[in-house]
Amino acid sequence: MLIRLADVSKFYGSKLVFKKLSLELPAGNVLLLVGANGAGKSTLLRIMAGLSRPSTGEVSLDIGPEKTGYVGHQTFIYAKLSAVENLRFWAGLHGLDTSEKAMLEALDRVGLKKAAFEEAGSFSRGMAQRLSLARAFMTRPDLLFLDEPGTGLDKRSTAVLHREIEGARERGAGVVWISHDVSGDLKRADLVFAIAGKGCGYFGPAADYVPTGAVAEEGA
Ligand SMILES: Nc1ncnc2c1ncn2[C@@H]1O[C@H](COP(=O)(O)OP(=O)(O)OP(=O)(O)O)[C@@H](O)[C@H]1O
Repeated sequence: MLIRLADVSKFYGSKLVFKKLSLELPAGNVLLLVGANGAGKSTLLRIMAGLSRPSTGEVSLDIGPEKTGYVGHQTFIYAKLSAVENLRFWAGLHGLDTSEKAMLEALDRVGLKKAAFEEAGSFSRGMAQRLSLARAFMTRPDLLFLDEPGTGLDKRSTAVLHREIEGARERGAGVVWISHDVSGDLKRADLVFAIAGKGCGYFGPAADYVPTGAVAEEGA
């Protein structure tokens, strides 16, 4: 198992988001995290990624936190640095090859080679998102957390994203993924965890998951 959650609950103040969620993710599996708007998907992902604490319950990782990667709504890109400089900074932090060739290869994989030397602050949302993805994938994490990484991506970049997710799975990494296109991405997942009614609505094989189609706001 890469990660294990046991009876994880989360309150914001006195507001309960979800209670007693338990799951396990084996290596080489892509898990789709689903639920209605406001069900707590991003909150759960942040707890799994160690960015937020559960109110009660346990999260255990079987790998070092440095072996995980996270792509969230904020891109954490340095606006004054070029795409190459952004990646080089990240690569340096992780002890990776910082040569220009390596940076250009990473940017080429997400279709950003032409913009390699432009200031990242001038990038469109989709370009910034692709730079974030290049950064997350370049460390080859064993466990990757993705919060709607496809938002703002064009068709070609979406294909790149799907290829990278598949590549991560093939090398035995785990992926926990909140997708904005659940019905389209079910076929790319091995497992589904659904948050429903502030609890677990489903946890099992993606092939057996029946989407509810519910988009109603949870609770409030
Ligand atoms: N930092 C916070 N402080 C207080 N309440 C929060 C905080 N973050 C999220 N919430 C609330 O917790 C609930 C769950 O939010 P979360 O973003 O995790 O849901 P989600 O399923 O990812 O939603 P969406 O599909 O809309 O992105 C929502 O009611 C949200 O308003």
